[in-house]
Amino acid sequence: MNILAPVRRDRVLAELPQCLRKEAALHVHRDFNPRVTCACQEHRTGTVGFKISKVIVVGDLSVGKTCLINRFCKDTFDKNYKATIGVDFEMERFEVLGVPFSLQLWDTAGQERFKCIASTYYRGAQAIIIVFNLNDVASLEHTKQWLADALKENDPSSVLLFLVGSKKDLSTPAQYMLMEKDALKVAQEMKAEYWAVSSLTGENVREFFFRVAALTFEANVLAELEKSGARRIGDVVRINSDDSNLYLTANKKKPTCCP
Ligand SMILES: Nc1nc2c(ncn2[C@@H]2O[C@H](COP(=O)(O)OP(=O)(O)OP(=O)(O)O)[C@@H](O)[C@H]2O)c(=O)[nH]1
Ligand SMILES: [Mg+2]
Repeated sequence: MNILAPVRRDRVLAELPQCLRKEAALHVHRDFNPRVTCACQEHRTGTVGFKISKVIVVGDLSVGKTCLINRFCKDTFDKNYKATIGVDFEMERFEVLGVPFSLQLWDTAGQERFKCIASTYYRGAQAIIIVFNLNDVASLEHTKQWLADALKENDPSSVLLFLVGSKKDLSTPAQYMLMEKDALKVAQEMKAEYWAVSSLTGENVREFFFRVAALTFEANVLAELEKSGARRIGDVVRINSDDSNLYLTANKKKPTCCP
């Protein structure tokens, strides 16, 4: 029984979504890593299509974490503030290069009194989204602490980081430019990819989550390829007592596009 909802047509990614600013991007390649494209074409993505990748969203109270997730997952916006108590999560299913891929988006509480509950859910994240309010410089300053706390529970070498400025609709272009300068600096220090969004207007929200899905997918496939080492992912080991060689790989075809 498939307990997961089918992939929506508007969650299909055939190309790599581009970064917002080249100065603070996880990478600036135009296309998916060729090894990843090739593995997808040859159905050699191992367990990636069955796995659910955990993404945690952290940041000060009221910066707009819940609104950001709700804009993307439900296409709704609530102008009234309702604090998240502890944590909440949403599932999003994508299809990337023909492979099903699921993200579990964990919306955590920014309020100090709920922080200890929320932090128990940080573990096992493949991506960390640190949100700040583009109109509140203190919330940008606090992002380093949010990152440090989240990294205590995760492997800094394998987790993908995103620094997201929220409520872009509330700043004038001049105010925005000033804030962006500081935010790009922080993102570079953190080795995070920078984004600026508005959940009220929807500006960049879809682009941002598509980029998170694409880069998390790419990292997952590369990790699978790495793990498989010499043995090719997707090959079936067949054991047949009649064969003199007990270990035969089912797919003997030479790769068509891999180097
Ligand atoms: N104008 C504007 N307001 C926003 C935007 N995003 C969120 N808000 C408002 O900011 C307030 C807080 O938003 P939430 O999404 O609940 O904030 P949060 O970060 O989840 O807060 P906690 O759960 O307490 O950590 C609400 O009143 C939202 O309507 C935005 O893009 N533009
Ligand atoms: Mg919230």
